[in-house]
Amino acid sequence: MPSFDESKAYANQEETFFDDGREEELVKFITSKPELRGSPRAVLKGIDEYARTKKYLMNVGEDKGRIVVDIIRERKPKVMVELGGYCGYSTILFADAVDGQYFSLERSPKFAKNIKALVDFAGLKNVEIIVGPSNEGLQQLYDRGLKSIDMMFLDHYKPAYTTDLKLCESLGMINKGTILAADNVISPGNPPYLKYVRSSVKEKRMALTQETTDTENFPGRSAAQYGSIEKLDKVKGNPNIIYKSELVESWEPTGVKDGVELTKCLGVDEEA
Ligand SMILES: C[S@@+](CC[C@H](N)C(=O)[O-])C[C@H]1O[C@@H](n2cnc3c(N)ncnc32)[C@H](O)[C@@H]1O
Repeated sequence: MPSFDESKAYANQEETFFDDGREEELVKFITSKPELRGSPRAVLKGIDEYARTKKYLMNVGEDKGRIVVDIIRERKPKVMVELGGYCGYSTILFADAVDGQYFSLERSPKFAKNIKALVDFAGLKNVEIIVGPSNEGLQQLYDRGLKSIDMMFLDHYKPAYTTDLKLCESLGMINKGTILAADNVISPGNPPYLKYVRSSVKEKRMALTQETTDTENFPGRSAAQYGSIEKLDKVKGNPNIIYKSELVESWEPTGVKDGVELTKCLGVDEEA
């Protein structure tokens, strides 16, 4: 793994690190610079500048972002879904690389408004923002006709990574060739998700016979990060889906070690 370039480091995270007005301040900071209009790359540079020189932002950042962009360039998804859009950093970075439709699912209406402002300012036309909890957004996309997802970026409520993936599996949206990219699997970490995508079909069938809760044993404050512990649907998923999964180590934009878990669906075990 290349070493972290300290000159690019975001400001420290601190105790309160989002939803204190900084997101709206960011939108003003960017949209007051007419020279950035119409350029996704320039808008991203502007967001990075804000997070370095003013206040920390919980963006995927340049280093982990590059890992996902490289996969987009290689796999060329026609439909990509993101869970957790925040201010639109990952939305702008990835939608600009996707030659197709990009759906950004964001629970907070306030944050969704900011995503829209920055996506529009960057001039991107292939983005649709879906406001509400991710499980409802995924169901809505399915009901509207999206039966298969080519690529999905998971970067929202940490315990919901597993339940949302299982929901997509149950709806048949995960198919041979689907790629999942999950952020923050080292910092703060997501042991249940890693266990799930790294399990064999046999292990997943076995696990279905045991009772587990996806909000248990989460590192740090991550299960309560967005105010309260969310009630998650109990979805069985499809244990017969075969995954190949690997961790790509990298850095948070603050320089803290993190990684992206890249998972590819190889197909379904028809022996079930
Ligand atoms: C870490 S931030 C996403 C950062 C963004 N992907 C980026 O790199 O620019 C997580 C976002 O997920 C949203 N979120 C949390 N729980 C959610 C849920 N259940 N459904 C949809 N969005 C959720 C939060 O409001 C927050 O904006």
